[in-house]
Amino acid sequence: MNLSIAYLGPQGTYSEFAASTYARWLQQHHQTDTARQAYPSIAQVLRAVAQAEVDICVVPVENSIGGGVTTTLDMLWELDMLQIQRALTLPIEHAFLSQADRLQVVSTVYSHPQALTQCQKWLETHLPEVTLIATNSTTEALQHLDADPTVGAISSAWAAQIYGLPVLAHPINDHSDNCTRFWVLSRESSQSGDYTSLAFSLPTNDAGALLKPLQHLALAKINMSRIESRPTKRSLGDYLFFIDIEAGLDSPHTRAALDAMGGCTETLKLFGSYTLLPMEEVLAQTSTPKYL
Ligand SMILES: O=C(O)C(=O)Cc1ccccc1
Repeated sequence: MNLSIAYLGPQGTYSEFAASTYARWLQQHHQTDTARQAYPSIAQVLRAVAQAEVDICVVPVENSIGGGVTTTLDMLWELDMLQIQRALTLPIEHAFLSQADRLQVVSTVYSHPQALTQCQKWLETHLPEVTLIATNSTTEALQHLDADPTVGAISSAWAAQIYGLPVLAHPINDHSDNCTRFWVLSRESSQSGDYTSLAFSLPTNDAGALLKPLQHLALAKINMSRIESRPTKRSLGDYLFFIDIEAGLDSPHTRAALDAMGGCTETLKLFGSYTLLPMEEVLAQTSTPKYL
């Protein structure tokens, strides 16, 4: 069987590293061959799966410093048909790449907004005057770095190798324990696993409106491991709530709690149940760096 996997490109992104880690795990545990396909934005990666151009995708969803990857959450709600098959967490170390001979000559820095956030203090300390430019991925600007020594980019040491670019500083993330969680998504229904992710909108915006659906989880003694709000984009102050619970959809107990939740939400979307890929084991078996 040959499975096509979409990821955020171009070559050398953290998403590509996550996708290739997952591909290797599939080969080792399920003898499944894979073919990877890069797309220029997270939105296009997710659409490629929804429109059946590819079988699955691997996308970033949350970072320990920068929080939720908003495009992933917004698109998941919008597309309405993608299901989470697995989650994997990667430790991430950022590097500063440039052809400049010293930091003082750099005037512009490119990177993905998540990477700019994760290195905010380092940038304020070492490059306080620079213009920061957000890109679709940490590697989008790398091919242009050769031409201009006044520009730099935040990417991985792995990407520096791929593009043959000098690393001026590494690691530069503000917190050493910097991790990003990725989801493997497909169109296939996923009903079993240790975690379930879902999102809902509320029918009213009044006192206790959020408490009502959450109370059903508390009553069922189901632990919530994440909650995050995103604007509904209908009106200011109107939110969607994305939550992860530590329970699988294949349990009647979980189903009953979610059915009760459905009674006090406007729209409730289930994104599936899944387990975490055992990353210690997976990364130990590879020759690729533990830290990127
Ligand atoms: O741009 C990348 O390399 C990505 O894969 C997105 C991202 C950016 C920063 C941290 C983790 C993932």
